[in-house]
Amino acid sequence: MAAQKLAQTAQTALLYEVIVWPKPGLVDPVDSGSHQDMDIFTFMNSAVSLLPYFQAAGQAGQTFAGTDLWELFQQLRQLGQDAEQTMFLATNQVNTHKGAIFSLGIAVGATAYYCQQHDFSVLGVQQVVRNMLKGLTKHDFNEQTTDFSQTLTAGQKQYRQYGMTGVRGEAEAGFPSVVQGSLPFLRRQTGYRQQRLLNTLMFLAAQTADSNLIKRAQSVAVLPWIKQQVEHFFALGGARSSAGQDFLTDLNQSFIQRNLSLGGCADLLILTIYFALLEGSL
Ligand SMILES: CC(C)(COP(=O)(O)OP(=O)(O)OC[C@H]1O[C@@H](n2cnc3c(N)ncnc32)[C@H](O)[C@@H]1O)[C@@H](O)C(=O)NCCC(=O)NCCS
Ligand SMILES: Nc1ncnc2c1ncn2[C@@H]1O[C@H](COP(=O)(O)OP(=O)(O)OP(=O)(O)O)[C@@H](O)[C@H]1O
Repeated sequence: MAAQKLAQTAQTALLYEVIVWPKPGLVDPVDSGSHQDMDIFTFMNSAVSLLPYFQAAGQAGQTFAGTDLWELFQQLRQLGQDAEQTMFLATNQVNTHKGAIFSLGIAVGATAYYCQQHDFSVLGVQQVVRNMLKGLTKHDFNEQTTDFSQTLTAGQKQYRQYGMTGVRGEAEAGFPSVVQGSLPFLRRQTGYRQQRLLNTLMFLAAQTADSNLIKRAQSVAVLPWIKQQVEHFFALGGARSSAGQDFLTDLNQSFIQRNLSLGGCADLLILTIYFALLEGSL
């Protein structure tokens, strides 16, 4: 599949995700959730700035001719680090899409590589991601090579404290929360796209050890709590019911009061949208 088409699909996924409302704690068109330093316009600036990055990630995958896919990942990671700078320039130094740059860049690169020889298939792309990222968590969390005198990121801290592998573990496993989880879930949803995507976000919230949520809650006890909230939401009928909509509006307020957010789940929703658009199920 052409790099241009993959890049446009990735960018569309960023824009679809941010327009979904009401998302607990996250930026949406109505409020900035628990993020005072950004709003929907910041996200639009960020999404617009990232198109050349996704094109470059697609081109890297489309032209990669080596045998060791770890080398392709090294290329993608360098492009991703440059894209982070592009994002910070576009957003006045606010982190809007750091996790999405990483996860979606990998997905675009892997899709383009897979489509050198095959028609698009989500499971085929997942296998490429797994082959490409073998050993990623071991590599990144290596005690010998990590400089612990530097400030640690939330992901690094949580690995040391709880052994949780966060976005790296999810990526290395080929994004199973999406490919075996939220994507099949989204395919089964009915109703407006807003409702289907809100339900999918909440599905992800119950499944994910989101390092952004844990960091802000300062405790892993937030994970069983959010799972209960999700169960309650679906028991009320989910986003297609007015009780479910009211529940989400209240949950957004309680997220804002506690300064909680679901940044990692938002990224996984973006990835779900990307695959759904490519396979034509959204
Ligand atoms: C791996 C990335 C995302 C950086 O991770 P970092 O440790 O800085 O952040 P952290 O782990 O706290 O999370 C980053 C983001 O991932 C997303 N996220 C959180 N949890 C999850 C999850 N379970 N699944 C998917 N995404 C998640 C969120 O958006 C979060 O903000 C990426 O930015 C990167 O590779 N940066 C360069 C780092 C680098 O070069 N390392 C070299 C080491 S040798
Ligand atoms: N609508 C949204 N879509 C995607 N991500 C969102 C949205 N709203 C908020 N975020 C996420 O919130 C995160 C920023 O939250 P926060 O300021 O807590 O993180 P940070 O300290 O900059 O970095 P880290 O995520 O590494 O902890 C970003 O990763 C951003 O992805």
